[in-house]
Amino acid sequence: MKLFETVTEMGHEQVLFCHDKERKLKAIIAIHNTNLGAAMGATRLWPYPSEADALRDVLRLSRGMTYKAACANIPMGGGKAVIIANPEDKTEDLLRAYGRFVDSLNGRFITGQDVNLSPDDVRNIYKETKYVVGRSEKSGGPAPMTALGVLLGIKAAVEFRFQQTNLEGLKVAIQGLGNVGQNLCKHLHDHKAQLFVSDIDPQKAEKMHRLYGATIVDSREIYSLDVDIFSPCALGGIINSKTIPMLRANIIAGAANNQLENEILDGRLLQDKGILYCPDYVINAGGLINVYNEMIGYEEEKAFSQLNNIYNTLLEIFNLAKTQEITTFEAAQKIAEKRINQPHLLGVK
Ligand SMILES: NC(=O)C1=CN([C@@H]2O[C@H](COP(=O)(O)OP(=O)(O)OC[C@H]3O[C@@H](n4cnc5c(N)ncnc54)[C@H](O)[C@@H]3O)[C@@H](O)[C@H]2O)C=CC1
Ligand SMILES: O=C(O)C(=O)Cc1c[nH]c2ccccc12
Repeated sequence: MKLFETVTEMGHEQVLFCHDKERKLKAIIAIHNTNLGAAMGATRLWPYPSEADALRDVLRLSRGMTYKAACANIPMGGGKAVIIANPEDKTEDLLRAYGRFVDSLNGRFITGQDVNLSPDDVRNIYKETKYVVGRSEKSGGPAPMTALGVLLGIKAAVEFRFQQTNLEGLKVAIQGLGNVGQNLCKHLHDHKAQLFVSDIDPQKAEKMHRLYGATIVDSREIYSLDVDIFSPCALGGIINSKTIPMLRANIIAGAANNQLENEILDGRLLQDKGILYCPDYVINAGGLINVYNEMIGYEEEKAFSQLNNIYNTLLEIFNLAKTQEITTFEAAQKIAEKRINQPHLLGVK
C-alpha cells in the first residue's frame, strides 16, 4: 500500500504503529480527524491474515468514526485501533503494553471495547491509561443502544421506501446474533416483524427461534432470501459484487461496520438495483452515543434525544441522495464533511 497516497486521499491525520517486542504486541492506532474533538474509536483484536489487511481495516474504520460522530452531532473526532493477534494469545501484559501506547497520545485518542475484547480486557488497558470509556455498567453497555438505533434506522428506511409507518408483517433477515443482533430481534419481534436469522453459532439462532419465532437459515442463504430488509449485524465487507446480485431485499439496515466492500462501486450497484442502503456509520451510531454520554456524565434524556436523531438524519440522507442522484453513502459523506469543516455548527471552537 502506498501509505502517504492513501492517507492523503482518505484524510488521516496520524497513524501510529505500536510494537512491543517483549510482549509481542503489534497494533495500529489510526487517528482520522480531530477537528471536532479528540478521536474516539473502540479497539478491535483480530488475527488479520496480513499487515496490509489490518491497515486497510483500521484506516476505513477510523474514517467511519469521524463520519459517525459528525452525523450523530457528537463533537468528537474519529479514530480506531486494531491489535493484530489471535484471541487465544491475549494476555494482561499485551493489553497493558497497548494501553501505554494509547496513553502516549495524551488524550488525542479515546478508546474502548470492540470485537474480541471483553470488559475485563478493557480494565487491563485502563490500568495504563485513563483514555478508555465504556467501562461503566451504568448505562448497560453500548450494544442495546446500537440495536435501538438500528431499529430507528429501519423505521426511517421503511417510511421512505414503502411509505409505511409500522413494521408489522415485514420480513427481516438478520445476519449475526451477538449483543446487537439479539437486542434487535427483540425489538423487531415487539413490532410484529417476521424474522429470519443466521449465526455461525447455532445455539444463538435457536435461542431467537425459541424466543421470537425466528426462522433459522443457513449462513449462505441469508443473502438471497425474499425479505423486505437485510440487516447485517456480524462482519464487514458482506455487501460486494458477489452478494449484491443475490440480494432480494429492498432495504439494507444493520449494525456492522464497513458493510460495503467498495463504498463507491457497491453503493452504485445497490442504487441501480433500487436497494435503499442505510450508511453503516449513521445507523450504528448508538454505541458511540452511549459511550460519549457516559464520558460527559450520563443523562438518559440527552442520550435518547441524540439517538432519535438517527431517524431524522437518515431521512435527510435519503432525500439528499434522491434529489442529487447520488448514493446514500455519498450523501452521508457530504453531510458529515460539511459538519467537520464547520465546527461551529456543532458548537465547537
Ligand atoms: N456493539 C456495539 O455497540 C456496536 C457494534 N457495531 C458492529 O456491529 C456488529 C455486531 O456487534 P456485536 O453484536 O457487538 O458483536 P458480537 O461479537 O457480539 O456479535 C457478532 C455475531 O456475529 C456472528 N457471526 C460471525 N460471523 C458470522 C457469519 N459469517 N454469519 C453469521 N453470523 C456470524 C458471531 O457468531 C456473533 O454471534 C460488529 O460488526 C460491530 O463492529 C457497530 C457499532 C456499535
Ligand atoms: O461505533 C464504533 O465502531 C465504536 O467504536 C463505538 C464505541 C464503542 N465503545 C467505544 C469506546 C470508545 C470509543 C468508541 C466506542
